[in-house]
Amino acid sequence: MTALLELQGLTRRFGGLTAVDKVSFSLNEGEIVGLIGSNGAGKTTLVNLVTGHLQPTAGRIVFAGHDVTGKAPYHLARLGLVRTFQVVQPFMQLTALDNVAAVALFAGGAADMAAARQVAAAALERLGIGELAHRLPPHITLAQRKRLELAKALAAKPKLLFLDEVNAGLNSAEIDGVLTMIRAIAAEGVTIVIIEHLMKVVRGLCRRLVVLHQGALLADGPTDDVARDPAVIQAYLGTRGAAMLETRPS
Ligand SMILES: Nc1ncnc2c1ncn2[C@@H]1O[C@H](COP(=O)(O)OP(=O)(O)OP(=O)(O)O)[C@@H](O)[C@H]1O
Repeated sequence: MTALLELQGLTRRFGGLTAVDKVSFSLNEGEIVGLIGSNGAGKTTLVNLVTGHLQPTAGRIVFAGHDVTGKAPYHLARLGLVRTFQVVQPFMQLTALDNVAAVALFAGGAADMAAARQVAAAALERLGIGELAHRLPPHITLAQRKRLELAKALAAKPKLLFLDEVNAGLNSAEIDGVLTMIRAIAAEGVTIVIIEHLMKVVRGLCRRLVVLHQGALLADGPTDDVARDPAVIQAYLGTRGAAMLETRPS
């Protein structure tokens, strides 16, 4: 099977700091993969590189068989490589509908604004926030804004979607709602990479985990195996935490 995405030795340095260090892995169509790692591990930088928001210092990104290294975000979005942002930043002066329509127009291939608004209305309905279409973002709750962010991602017609901490700041019921939406998006054949700190979310969604530690790939494999990997536990909790886990009575 040809990989949908292939990263080859992807590297990004900021001055003396190597934020992403020779990372190589591939994603197959239809996977839901968790990208995890402690704070500062390089997750967001990796997503920024793959989606064109940062230029790599070295390495190659191959998407659907094409070398897309260094391409601009709008170019990649049109190919179907789409992301959400950790801090959601809608256009505050545009209604929810027009926030989504703007994406449909510029990234989703909609022919004109009328067509873009149709796509946007369908995406809002799909995410269960159809009634918010004419509301401005300042009058929308955080949980609804997260759904708005997912609606924008859908309007770009993604093939591969990176979700950057879409559950941050949500309560348990709101998280369950977002998880249902993510499963529904995946069921339509969209490949998903989810950056997430909550193990409940990762375990509930992902069969495969990719772990970064200090910029480098630490582990890549089935979720249960990776979650039990002592090196992963140590990277998350530090030596003392890992030792405590090892000595805990079973
Ligand atoms: N624009 C930048 N300039 C300088 N250093 C940066 C820049 N962006 C990220 N870094 C550094 O690169 C490293 C990786 O950061 P990154 O945000 O990718 O980690 P992360 O795994 O997403 O962390 P978190 O879980 O806290 O969001 C960190 O040490 C960070 O301080």
